[in-house]
Amino acid sequence: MSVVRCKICGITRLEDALAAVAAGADAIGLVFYARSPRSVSIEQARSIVAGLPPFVTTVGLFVDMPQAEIEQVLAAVPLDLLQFHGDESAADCDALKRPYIKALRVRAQDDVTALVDAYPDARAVLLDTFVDGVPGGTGQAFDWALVPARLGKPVILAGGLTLENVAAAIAQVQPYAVDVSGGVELAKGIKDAAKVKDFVRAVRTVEGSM
Ligand SMILES: O=C(O)c1ccccc1NCC(=O)[C@H](O)[C@H](O)COP(=O)(O)O
Repeated sequence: MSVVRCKICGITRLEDALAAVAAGADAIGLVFYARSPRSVSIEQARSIVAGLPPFVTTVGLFVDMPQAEIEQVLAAVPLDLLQFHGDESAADCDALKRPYIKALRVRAQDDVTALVDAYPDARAVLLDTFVDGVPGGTGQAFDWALVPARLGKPVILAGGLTLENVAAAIAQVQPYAVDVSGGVELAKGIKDAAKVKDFVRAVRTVEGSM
């Protein structure tokens, strides 16, 4: 079994980003969505990214943000990947000409393969829980049995992951990576360094046992 990567999402403070890196996280997520309690300003994001050591992937999250506004963020903040959480079409995502992840919120009635196939140029898909009116960061898990075994693209599993359930999630879905936000927080946007450390260790432990 290959290494399962780990992204800590919804970072709003440099100290939390550094705690994630120290714990062994591969990536951090910055939410550029004003209605989120985890939203960061361009200035905040710039100072977090500037404080990171090398070899940490920085991911910017957007929800139906106009292209010109995303370009403004990109001009100021060096992001490695974009993550689209809204109703962006493949053409919308491709228009930025940057590597991107498409977040797909899964419902029981969805054909997940068809959802994924609609984004042929996405570097990966992030499968998250569908909650009406909430584009992400719900803290709720979905039925992992809905994820087909082969999707032809790296799968990042998200939605309600915690120290307690992440090993089972990896065993069942065998994702490329896992993504967590609420499960490692003290309060929305404020990460708990001990929970982050334990979560990343749990991901690494399950890899080692398989
Ligand atoms: O975190 C938010 O508030 C948010 C708002 C709008 C779009 C995406 C958002 N977060 C995405 C994530 O943090 C994660 O990628 C994912 O949704 C998992 O979150 P959680 O269930 O809290 O672990």
